[in-house]
Amino acid sequence: MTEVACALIEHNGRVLVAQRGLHKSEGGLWEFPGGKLEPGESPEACIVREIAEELSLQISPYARLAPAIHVYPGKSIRLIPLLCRLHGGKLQLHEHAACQWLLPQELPALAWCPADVPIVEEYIRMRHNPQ
Ligand SMILES: Nc1nc2c([nH]c(=O)n2[C@@H]2O[C@H](COP(=O)(O)OP(=O)(O)OP(=O)(O)O)[C@@H](O)[C@H]2O)c(=O)[nH]1
Repeated sequence: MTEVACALIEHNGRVLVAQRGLHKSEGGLWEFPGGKLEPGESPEACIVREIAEELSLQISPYARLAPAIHVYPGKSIRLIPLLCRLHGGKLQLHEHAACQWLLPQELPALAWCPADVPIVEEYIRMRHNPQ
């Protein structure tokens, strides 16, 4: 099982979503940006590293949502979502085809990577019913 961390980066009530590069696996589908954990790496350390590499943004993760396990043809992933604050940087796309800042209610309209669907649902529930 491949462990993957993904970032829900929030800013001004919106969350950052990114479109996978067209020639990658799940190419053209939307995801929360992130990537695979390196050996011995925590999800928190992984997501800070990946978001700096992929988007030139500085973030700090502060909470985890429920992980989603998904079986793709030929691979299984455990996707670990992390809520993150944005601290700085100038957004640059080093790997993705596109990105956008969306309101929670705008998220369901996207063509998501299948593994992300339960995460999107949990996030929308959480933001509609804040503690
Ligand atoms: N970063 C990220 N990956 C996701 C999400 N949802 C999802 O199914 N994945 C999958 O998790 C894996 C993460 O891989 P990656 O982004 O680090 O690297 P990659 O494209 O080279 O992966 P690959 O070798 O499977 O093609 C991919 O198979 C990707 O499709 C998500 O929201 N964020």
